[in-house]
Amino acid sequence: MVYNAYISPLRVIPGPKLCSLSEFSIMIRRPEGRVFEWFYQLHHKYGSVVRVGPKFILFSSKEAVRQILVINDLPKIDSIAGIRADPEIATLFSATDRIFHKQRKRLLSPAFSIKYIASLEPLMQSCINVLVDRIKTISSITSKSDLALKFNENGLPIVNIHQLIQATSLDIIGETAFGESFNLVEKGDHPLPGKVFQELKRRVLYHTFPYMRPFLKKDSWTDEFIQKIIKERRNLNAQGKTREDILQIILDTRDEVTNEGLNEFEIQDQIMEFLIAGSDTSSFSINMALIMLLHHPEKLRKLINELSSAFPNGPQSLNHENLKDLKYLNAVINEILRRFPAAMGGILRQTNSGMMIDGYFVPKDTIVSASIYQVQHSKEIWGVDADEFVPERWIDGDSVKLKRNIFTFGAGSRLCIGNNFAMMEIRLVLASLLLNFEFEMVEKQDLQIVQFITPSLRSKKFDVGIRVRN
Ligand code: HEM
Repeated sequence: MVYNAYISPLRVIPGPKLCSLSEFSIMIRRPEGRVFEWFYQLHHKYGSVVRVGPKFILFSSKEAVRQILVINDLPKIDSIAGIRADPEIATLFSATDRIFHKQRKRLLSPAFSIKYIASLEPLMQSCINVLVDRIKTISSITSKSDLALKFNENGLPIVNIHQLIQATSLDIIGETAFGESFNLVEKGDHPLPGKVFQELKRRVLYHTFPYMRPFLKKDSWTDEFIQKIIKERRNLNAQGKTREDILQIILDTRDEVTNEGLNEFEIQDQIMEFLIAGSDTSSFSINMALIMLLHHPEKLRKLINELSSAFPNGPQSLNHENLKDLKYLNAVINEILRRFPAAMGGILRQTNSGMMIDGYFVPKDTIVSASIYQVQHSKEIWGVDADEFVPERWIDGDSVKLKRNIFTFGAGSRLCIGNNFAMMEIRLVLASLLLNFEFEMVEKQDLQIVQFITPSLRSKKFDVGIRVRN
């Protein structure tokens, strides 16, 4: 403690005094899911470099963020091993070893190439069609005798669109990665999301509080669920049949050099990782887009005009090939990704040698956080309206240049492998919803964001009045 507070080279970095002694201040804020908000306040108070733990520093200048993520391409923090299914066995997301990570990424990349992702469009569309049908069924109910439904002052049924979008993202990952939709939108009661959340929580507690380990028994439900899907696919393959999806690519993939594939445990673990990394992140972006558009009706109108002109034959003719180059749609999505990055609290790395970052000497094995939210809201970079929702900046400005200051999908060798997948999903879901339905805001809702690994609304709710668009 004395070393950390008075001798360590980090002692000269500004920050609350208590933070130089322990990470207690972070730990007590974790259960609320609002650590990121405290980090923002600290940057505001202490500037672009802040010490938040004895060996934990936040950096928010764009140069430091680029240095951490791209130029030095620093490794992930050692303690990430604690959230693996087996701390000894790494996955793509949790790998700390550079060579292992490179090999695994090379192995999985074919499942995420632009060409391959494009072939998943019919599978994504089938899940989105279920969503549209479900909302149409709800919106056709006009009788107030349906006690399960509430209606707004214009008589429109109110739906929790947040929950439906989250369910759709999970169904999409199920359909594309696992080979079968979980039918959450239709049924709403599949045990998988709850079991996955429970397992994640178990891993975090197991890692953070070693004395609780005897009480933190693993529930084998998710393992058995995924094993069953793999077994069924292998049986199908044995009959000479195959299915075009990510699971098939993961089963078939072979390392170019060693010709080895993944073993059963690795396949299972990797599929689980895609489920976690790929569902709440995309659905959060779609939800935030809807929330922002409903708060800015003139921008919503602009987007609907663009979509209606691009698809004069209505929503049935929607396709990604024609969607992907729509200027205003992309501007809206870019602006959402800028304003609401999934890694709200920053992207963590660990120094692998002593180095200078933003004018400070940072010793080996220090946790350094790239505060991407601050870069993406910097008034110097984005202007006085940095905190506003202004899709137009992506049309009026040089969007290629602006994108250099966006780190929502990470950067460097750890860039999100699912970014093309996510972009296609966000475009398709958003465009389908807007072309099929009209939404009316319900006033006075709790729209506070929380982050427990992935971000979401604290209330898990965004209620809207809904009507089919004519
Ligand atoms: C809007 C949606 C998404 C956002 C904002 C997002 C964000 C990110 C970020 C910031 C990272 C880097 C984390 C780090 O460097 O520590 C990352 C990595 C990753 N993401 Fe995504 N993600 C999204 C969607 C997806 C989807 C759809 C999938 C898979 C289907 C996915 C799978 C992964 C994986 C496997 C990694 C680890 C890559 C590596 O370490 O090489 N993500 N994501």
